[in-house]
Amino acid sequence: MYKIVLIRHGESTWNLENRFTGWTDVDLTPTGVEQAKQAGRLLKEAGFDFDITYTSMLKRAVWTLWHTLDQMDRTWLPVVHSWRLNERHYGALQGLNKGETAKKFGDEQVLVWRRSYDTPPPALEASDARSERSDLRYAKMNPQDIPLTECLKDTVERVLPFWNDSVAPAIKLGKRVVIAAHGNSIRALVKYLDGIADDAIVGVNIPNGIPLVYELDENLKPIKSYYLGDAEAAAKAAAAVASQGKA
Ligand SMILES: O=C(O)[C@@H](CO)OP(=O)(O)O
Repeated sequence: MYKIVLIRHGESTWNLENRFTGWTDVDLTPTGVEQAKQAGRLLKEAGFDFDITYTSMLKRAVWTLWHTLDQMDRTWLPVVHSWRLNERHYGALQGLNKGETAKKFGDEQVLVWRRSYDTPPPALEASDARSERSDLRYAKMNPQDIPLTECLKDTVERVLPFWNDSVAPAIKLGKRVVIAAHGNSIRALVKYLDGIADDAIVGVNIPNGIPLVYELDENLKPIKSYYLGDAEAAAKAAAAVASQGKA
Protein backbone atom coordinates (compact mmCIF):
# COMPACT_ATOMS: atom_id res chain seq x y z
CA MET A 1 0.00 0.00 0.00
CA TYR A 2 1.23 3.48 -0.90
CA LYS A 3 0.27 6.76 0.77
CA ILE A 4 0.43 10.14 -0.95
CA VAL A 5 -0.56 13.59 0.27
CA LEU A 6 -2.14 16.39 -1.75
CA ILE A 7 -2.31 19.90 -0.29
CA ARG A 8 -4.08 22.87 -1.82
CA HIS A 9 -2.15 26.08 -1.03
CA GLY A 10 -3.16 28.13 2.02
CA GLU A 11 -5.40 31.17 1.65
CA SER A 12 -4.02 33.58 -0.97
CA THR A 13 -4.51 37.35 -1.20
CA TRP A 14 -6.94 36.81 -4.07
CA ASN A 15 -8.81 34.07 -2.19
CA LEU A 16 -9.30 36.68 0.53
CA GLU A 17 -10.45 39.28 -2.02
CA ASN A 18 -12.58 36.58 -3.72
CA ARG A 19 -10.98 37.11 -7.13
CA PHE A 20 -10.51 34.57 -9.95
CA THR A 21 -6.81 33.77 -9.82
CA GLY A 22 -5.75 31.02 -12.24
CA TRP A 23 -2.14 31.51 -13.34
CA THR A 24 -1.80 34.93 -11.63
CA ASP A 25 1.07 34.64 -9.16
CA VAL A 26 -0.39 35.99 -5.92
CA ASP A 27 1.04 35.54 -2.43
CA LEU A 28 -0.28 33.79 0.67
CA THR A 29 -2.05 35.84 3.35
CA PRO A 30 -0.89 35.49 7.00
CA THR A 31 -3.85 33.06 7.41
CA GLY A 32 -2.56 31.10 4.42
CA VAL A 33 0.91 30.86 5.96
CA GLU A 34 -0.63 29.64 9.24
CA GLN A 35 -2.73 27.03 7.36
CA ALA A 36 0.42 25.73 5.66
CA LYS A 37 2.27 25.52 8.98
CA GLN A 38 -0.69 23.75 10.55
CA ALA A 39 -0.64 21.24 7.67
CA GLY A 40 3.01 20.54 8.47
CA ARG A 41 2.27 20.09 12.17
CA LEU A 42 -0.63 17.72 11.41
CA LEU A 43 1.51 15.66 9.05
CA LYS A 44 4.35 15.44 11.55
CA GLU A 45 2.02 14.46 14.42
CA ALA A 46 0.45 11.76 12.23
CA GLY A 47 3.91 10.35 11.47
CA PHE A 48 4.09 11.30 7.79
CA ASP A 49 7.44 11.76 6.11
CA PHE A 50 8.40 12.33 2.46
CA ASP A 51 11.21 11.58 0.01
CA ILE A 52 10.19 13.84 -2.87
CA THR A 53 7.92 16.84 -3.21
CA TYR A 54 6.05 18.33 -6.16
CA THR A 55 4.60 21.76 -6.68
CA SER A 56 3.61 24.27 -9.34
CA MET A 57 5.36 27.36 -10.69
CA LEU A 58 3.20 29.63 -8.53
CA LYS A 59 4.38 31.02 -5.21
CA ARG A 60 1.19 30.39 -3.23
CA ALA A 61 1.77 26.64 -3.73
CA VAL A 62 5.57 26.88 -3.44
CA TRP A 63 5.38 28.78 -0.11
CA THR A 64 2.72 26.40 1.17
CA LEU A 65 5.00 23.45 0.48
CA TRP A 66 7.93 25.25 2.10
CA HIS A 67 6.05 26.19 5.30
CA THR A 68 4.62 22.67 5.55
CA LEU A 69 8.05 21.10 5.15
CA ASP A 70 9.60 23.61 7.57
CA GLN A 71 7.30 22.36 10.33
CA MET A 72 8.54 18.85 9.56
CA ASP A 73 12.21 19.93 9.43
CA ARG A 74 12.29 18.75 5.83
CA THR A 75 13.05 21.94 3.83
CA TRP A 76 16.03 20.07 2.35
CA LEU A 77 13.87 17.58 0.43
CA PRO A 78 14.02 17.67 -3.39
CA VAL A 79 11.32 19.88 -4.93
CA VAL A 80 10.08 19.32 -8.48
CA HIS A 81 8.27 22.30 -10.02
CA SER A 82 5.96 21.88 -12.97
CA TRP A 83 3.63 24.24 -14.82
CA ARG A 84 1.43 21.15 -15.24
CA LEU A 85 0.47 21.46 -11.56
CA ASN A 86 -0.47 25.15 -11.94
CA GLU A 87 -4.01 26.27 -11.19
CA ARG A 88 -6.49 25.89 -14.05
CA HIS A 89 -6.10 29.00 -16.26
CA TYR A 90 -9.09 31.28 -15.66
CA GLY A 91 -8.89 33.17 -18.98
CA ALA A 92 -10.43 36.64 -19.09
CA LEU A 93 -11.93 36.12 -15.62
CA GLN A 94 -8.47 36.33 -13.97
CA GLY A 95 -8.51 39.30 -11.58
CA LEU A 96 -12.31 39.73 -11.51
CA ASN A 97 -14.26 39.47 -8.26
CA LYS A 98 -16.29 36.22 -8.16
CA GLY A 99 -19.32 37.73 -6.40
CA GLU A 100 -19.45 40.75 -8.75
CA THR A 101 -19.11 38.44 -11.74
CA ALA A 102 -22.06 36.40 -10.42
CA LYS A 103 -24.10 39.62 -10.04
CA LYS A 104 -23.35 40.50 -13.65
CA PHE A 105 -23.70 37.08 -15.32
CA GLY A 106 -25.76 35.12 -12.74
CA ASP A 107 -24.82 32.38 -10.26
CA GLU A 108 -25.51 29.63 -12.78
CA GLN A 109 -23.15 30.99 -15.43
CA VAL A 110 -20.43 31.45 -12.83
CA LEU A 111 -20.96 27.88 -11.60
CA VAL A 112 -20.50 26.66 -15.18
CA TRP A 113 -17.28 28.65 -15.53
CA ARG A 114 -15.99 27.54 -12.13
CA ARG A 115 -17.00 23.91 -11.98
CA SER A 116 -18.27 22.48 -15.27
CA TYR A 117 -15.98 19.87 -16.78
CA ASP A 118 -15.74 21.11 -20.33
CA THR A 119 -16.89 24.74 -20.63
CA PRO A 120 -13.90 27.11 -20.42
CA PRO A 121 -14.27 30.73 -19.28
CA PRO A 122 -13.85 33.40 -22.02
CA ALA A 123 -10.23 33.38 -23.27
CA LEU A 124 -7.64 36.10 -22.71
CA GLU A 125 -6.24 37.81 -25.80
CA ALA A 126 -2.59 36.73 -26.26
CA SER A 127 -1.73 40.45 -26.22
CA ASP A 128 -3.56 41.04 -22.90
CA ALA A 129 -1.22 42.37 -20.20
CA ARG A 130 -2.53 39.54 -17.96
CA SER A 131 -1.33 36.82 -20.36
CA GLU A 132 1.61 34.73 -19.10
CA ARG A 133 3.03 34.23 -22.61
CA SER A 134 5.96 36.57 -21.97
CA ASP A 135 6.56 35.41 -18.38
CA LEU A 136 10.19 34.27 -18.03
CA ARG A 137 9.31 31.30 -15.85
CA TYR A 138 7.56 29.67 -18.84
CA ALA A 139 10.35 30.55 -21.30
CA LYS A 140 11.10 26.87 -21.99
CA MET A 141 7.50 26.19 -23.02
CA ASN A 142 6.20 26.56 -26.53
CA PRO A 143 4.27 29.87 -26.18
CA GLN A 144 1.30 28.21 -27.92
CA ASP A 145 1.10 25.72 -25.02
CA ILE A 146 0.69 28.52 -22.45
CA PRO A 147 -3.09 28.59 -22.04
CA LEU A 148 -5.30 31.61 -22.61
CA THR A 149 -8.14 29.82 -20.81
CA GLU A 150 -8.84 26.28 -19.60
CA CYS A 151 -11.77 24.15 -18.52
CA LEU A 152 -11.18 21.31 -16.06
CA LYS A 153 -10.92 18.86 -18.97
CA ASP A 154 -7.95 20.85 -20.34
CA THR A 155 -6.42 20.83 -16.87
CA VAL A 156 -6.84 17.05 -16.57
CA GLU A 157 -5.16 16.67 -19.97
CA ARG A 158 -2.04 18.53 -18.87
CA VAL A 159 -1.88 17.24 -15.26
CA LEU A 160 -2.11 13.56 -16.22
CA PRO A 161 1.09 13.36 -18.30
CA PHE A 162 2.95 14.74 -15.26
CA TRP A 163 1.28 12.22 -12.97
CA ASN A 164 2.05 9.33 -15.36
CA ASP A 165 5.61 10.34 -16.27
CA SER A 166 6.91 11.73 -12.96
CA VAL A 167 4.74 11.12 -9.92
CA ALA A 168 3.41 7.59 -10.49
CA PRO A 169 6.88 6.13 -11.27
CA ALA A 170 8.29 7.76 -8.10
CA ILE A 171 5.48 6.28 -5.99
CA LYS A 172 6.08 2.83 -7.50
CA LEU A 173 9.78 3.14 -6.61
CA GLY A 174 8.62 3.48 -3.00
CA LYS A 175 9.19 7.23 -2.70
CA ARG A 176 6.88 8.99 -0.26
CA VAL A 177 5.26 11.83 -2.15
CA VAL A 178 3.60 15.15 -1.28
CA ILE A 179 2.08 17.43 -3.91
CA ALA A 180 1.32 21.09 -3.06
CA ALA A 181 -0.90 22.49 -5.78
CA HIS A 182 -4.19 24.27 -6.46
CA GLY A 183 -7.94 23.82 -6.14
CA ASN A 184 -8.50 22.80 -9.74
CA SER A 185 -5.23 20.98 -10.47
CA ILE A 186 -6.03 18.87 -7.38
CA ARG A 187 -9.64 18.41 -8.59
CA ALA A 188 -8.14 17.11 -11.86
CA LEU A 189 -6.08 14.54 -9.94
CA VAL A 190 -8.96 13.58 -7.64
CA LYS A 191 -11.24 13.11 -10.68
CA TYR A 192 -8.68 10.79 -12.25
CA LEU A 193 -7.78 8.84 -9.10
CA ASP A 194 -11.38 8.36 -7.91
CA GLY A 195 -12.82 7.92 -11.42
CA ILE A 196 -15.38 10.68 -10.82
CA ALA A 197 -17.84 11.21 -13.69
CA ASP A 198 -17.69 14.45 -15.69
CA ASP A 199 -20.99 15.71 -14.28
CA ALA A 200 -20.24 14.71 -10.68
CA ILE A 201 -16.94 16.64 -10.47
CA VAL A 202 -19.04 19.86 -10.31
CA GLY A 203 -19.70 19.10 -6.65
CA VAL A 204 -16.07 18.57 -5.61
CA ASN A 205 -14.34 21.48 -3.83
CA ILE A 206 -10.91 21.43 -2.22
CA PRO A 207 -10.29 23.47 0.96
CA ASN A 208 -7.11 25.53 1.49
CA GLY A 209 -4.17 24.06 3.36
CA ILE A 210 -5.63 20.77 4.63
CA PRO A 211 -3.63 17.62 3.78
CA LEU A 212 -5.67 15.20 1.67
CA VAL A 213 -4.31 11.69 2.11
CA TYR A 214 -4.75 8.95 -0.51
CA GLU A 215 -3.97 5.34 0.28
CA LEU A 216 -3.30 3.55 -3.02
CA ASP A 217 -3.02 -0.14 -3.92
CA GLU A 218 -0.17 -1.60 -5.97
CA ASN A 219 -1.86 -0.37 -9.19
CA LEU A 220 -2.20 3.12 -7.67
CA LYS A 221 -5.95 2.71 -7.35
CA PRO A 222 -7.38 4.43 -4.23
CA ILE A 223 -8.20 2.23 -1.25
CA LYS A 224 -9.39 5.25 0.70
CA SER A 225 -8.86 9.00 0.98
CA TYR A 226 -9.41 11.44 3.82
CA TYR A 227 -8.55 14.91 5.08
CA LEU A 228 -6.10 14.90 7.96
CA GLY A 229 -7.39 16.46 11.20
CA ASP A 230 -10.93 17.62 11.83
CA ALA A 231 -13.12 16.06 9.08
CA GLU A 232 -16.06 18.34 9.89
CA ALA A 233 -13.90 21.47 9.60
CA ALA A 234 -12.57 20.22 6.24
CA ALA A 235 -16.14 19.66 4.96
CA LYS A 236 -17.16 23.15 6.12
CA ALA A 237 -14.12 24.71 4.43
CA ALA A 238 -14.94 22.85 1.19
CA ALA A 239 -18.56 24.10 1.35
CA ALA A 240 -17.26 27.67 1.82
CA VAL A 241 -15.18 27.29 -1.37
CA ALA A 242 -18.32 26.13 -3.22
CA SER A 243 -20.22 29.28 -2.27
CA GLN A 244 -17.50 31.75 -3.31
CA GLY A 245 -19.05 32.14 -6.76
CA LYS A 246 -22.43 33.38 -5.58
CA ALA A 247 -23.80 36.91 -5.98
O1 LIG B 1 -9.60 31.51 -8.65
C1 LIG B 1 -9.04 30.41 -8.81
O2 LIG B 1 -8.01 30.27 -9.49
C2 LIG B 1 -9.64 29.17 -8.17
C3 LIG B 1 -8.98 28.79 -6.90
O3 LIG B 1 -8.83 29.85 -6.00
O4 LIG B 1 -10.97 29.47 -7.89
P1 LIG B 1 -12.25 28.55 -8.00
O5 LIG B 1 -12.41 27.87 -6.67
O6 LIG B 1 -13.33 29.58 -8.23
O7 LIG B 1 -12.08 27.63 -9.17
